[in-house]
Amino acid sequence: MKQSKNIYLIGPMGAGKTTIGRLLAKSLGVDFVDSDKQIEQRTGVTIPMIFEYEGEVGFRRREAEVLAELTPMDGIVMATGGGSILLPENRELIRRHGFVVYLHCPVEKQLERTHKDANRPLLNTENPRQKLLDLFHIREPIYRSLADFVVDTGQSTSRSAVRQILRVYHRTHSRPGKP
Ligand SMILES: Nc1ncnc2c1ncn2[C@@H]1O[C@H](COP(=O)(O)OP(=O)(O)O)[C@@H](O)[C@H]1O
Ligand SMILES: O=C(O)C1=C[C@@H](OP(=O)(O)O)[C@@H](O)[C@H](O)C1
Ligand SMILES: [Mg+2]
Repeated sequence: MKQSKNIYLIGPMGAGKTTIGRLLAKSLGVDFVDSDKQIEQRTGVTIPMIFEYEGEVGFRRREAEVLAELTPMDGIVMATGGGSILLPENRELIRRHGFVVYLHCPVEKQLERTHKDANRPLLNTENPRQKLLDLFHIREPIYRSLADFVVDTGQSTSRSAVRQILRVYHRTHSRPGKP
């Protein structure tokens, strides 16, 4: 049985990582960390501004720093950014230190949930649907390969997703940080 200190939520933009992560941490009574929020707090600027000034490469470097720095915290729930799994060092870290939940979500739902939000620079394009499809093809096999558990958030409410995660998590763990 894998004993993990942290819970990592992975999956594409709009799958609900931030929303479900916050609820899940509250249910467990542990700290919640949102990777994007951390980056914004540390830099004092928005995610789109980081993409504009440092490019995606700069953003990925900052994302990797946050993951590496916060992982030693015992027993947190972390909502990662959708592309955090692209760097091998992040994949290694997530696998080694966490119970990993992949929030799966169909592209149409992702679009519905993200279209009003200008805070995702990768979707600031003429054809966000095609962009999400392209990202899905590259990233979906990686999400699956890392996941201890998969939840389809396209069909379920945030609360139902949290219940499903807690059921599986409690079957295999005492609580985050307490092996
Ligand atoms: N079943 C659901 N699960 C998670 N989020 C949902 C759900 N239904 C609607 N949403 C909404 O989708 C939007 C995007 O969610 P967010 O948590 O920011 O996703 P992510 O962090 O994966 O990009 C939020 O406004 C959230 O309230
Ligand atoms: O998929 C991606 O590459 C990204 C997802 C975003 O986070 P969410 O998945 O929380 O939207 C954010 O990290 C950034 O805009 C890049
Ligand atoms: Mg998020």
